[in-house]
Amino acid sequence: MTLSIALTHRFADFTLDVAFDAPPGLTVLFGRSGSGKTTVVQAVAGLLTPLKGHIAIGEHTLLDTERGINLPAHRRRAGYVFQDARLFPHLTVQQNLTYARRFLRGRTPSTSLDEITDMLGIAPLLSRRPATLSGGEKARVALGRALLSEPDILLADEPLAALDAARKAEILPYFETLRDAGRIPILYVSHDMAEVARLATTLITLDAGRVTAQGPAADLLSDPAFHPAGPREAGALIEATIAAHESDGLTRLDAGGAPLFLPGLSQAPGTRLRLRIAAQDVMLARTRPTDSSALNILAGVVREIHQGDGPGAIVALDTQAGRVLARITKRSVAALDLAPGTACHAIVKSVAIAPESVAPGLAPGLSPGLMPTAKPFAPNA
Ligand SMILES: Nc1ncnc2c1ncn2[C@@H]1O[C@H](COP(=O)(O)OP(=O)(O)OP(=O)(O)O)[C@@H](O)[C@H]1O
Repeated sequence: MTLSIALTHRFADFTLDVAFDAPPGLTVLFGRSGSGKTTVVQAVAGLLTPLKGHIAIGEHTLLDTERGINLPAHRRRAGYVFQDARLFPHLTVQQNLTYARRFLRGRTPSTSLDEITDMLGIAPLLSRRPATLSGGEKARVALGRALLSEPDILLADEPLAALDAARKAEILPYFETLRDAGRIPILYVSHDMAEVARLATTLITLDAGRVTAQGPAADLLSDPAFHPAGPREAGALIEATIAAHESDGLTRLDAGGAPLFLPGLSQAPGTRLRLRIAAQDVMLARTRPTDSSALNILAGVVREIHQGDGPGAIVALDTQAGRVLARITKRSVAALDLAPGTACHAIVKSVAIAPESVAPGLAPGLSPGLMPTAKPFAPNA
């Protein structure tokens, strides 16, 4: 099912005017502080009534201001996960979780408490109170509570923003599992590009209350002119499969037939991965270097060059492994005489691809299915 949103709203100093679809999978709403992300999510949840708008999940209309339809929040079947977990402090974890069941309102649950607690690894916490939980544990309980209400859509408003990198890495796999189960659309607010690269199937960027870009995340991220968080954050996604773990500790990947070497990963050969290669970690050379320390050299053809306002440029190169972006200087563009159609090589150091840039590959077609148990995905150090 697709979540369709068209909204107009006004605060004293701010106007929101957006229209976009969140198809099955995980849609990230990305934008700087004050761009209107939370306002959109609150309107979907029914916590804010916009001046004008239409919101539907498939054929199920939640809001249609022209027709006078405005379902109250408790009838919208939206699971909501906030940045601060917002658990009831006086209830145990189990009581916090079972509280969510009251939102079923007579519907027969399709997932059991055991399934959800197993999936999120929170069964050992059931008798604890929120004050005794770590931030990551609280986040998992909050996610479990949202899922136990059997929502038609999951709304996550910067659910990891309060967590440190280690706790984030602990929670991300659960969102990946939910995304790949494909049961419900997930609308996920973030202003962190690494999170976008790992999680998003669809990306919507907001600026000053307007949609500035929308589309499949992999397509937008491979566009050299698209870097809403600045050129330092540009980087394309490529799909690869683990081919072998080699005796010197490196893992060899197969990326569209091209070999890629990374510091040892823990997953078995055959595992599909989604890698983000940061544009600033890619060098370009017209001839294939034979005496360079970098292990990853991808032959390709320049597709597009985006000249920035400053001295930098982002070059999009189509390689056998997929689209790669390189952030280089305009001076280097001129020195190498680069133009669309020029053959050249992308050079990427193995160690430049950070563990947090390596994620499990997307499930094919994001087909609906039972929620598999999440296996936290931890590349070796
Ligand atoms: N109740 C309100 N009354 C007046 N202005 C508001 C209200 N709620 C939000 N705003 C304004 O609307 C704009 C968008 O706010 P919103 O919280 O949606 O942004 P955001 O993108 O989620 O930001 P952040 O990333 O900081 O959470 C901001 O300028 C904010 O000050």
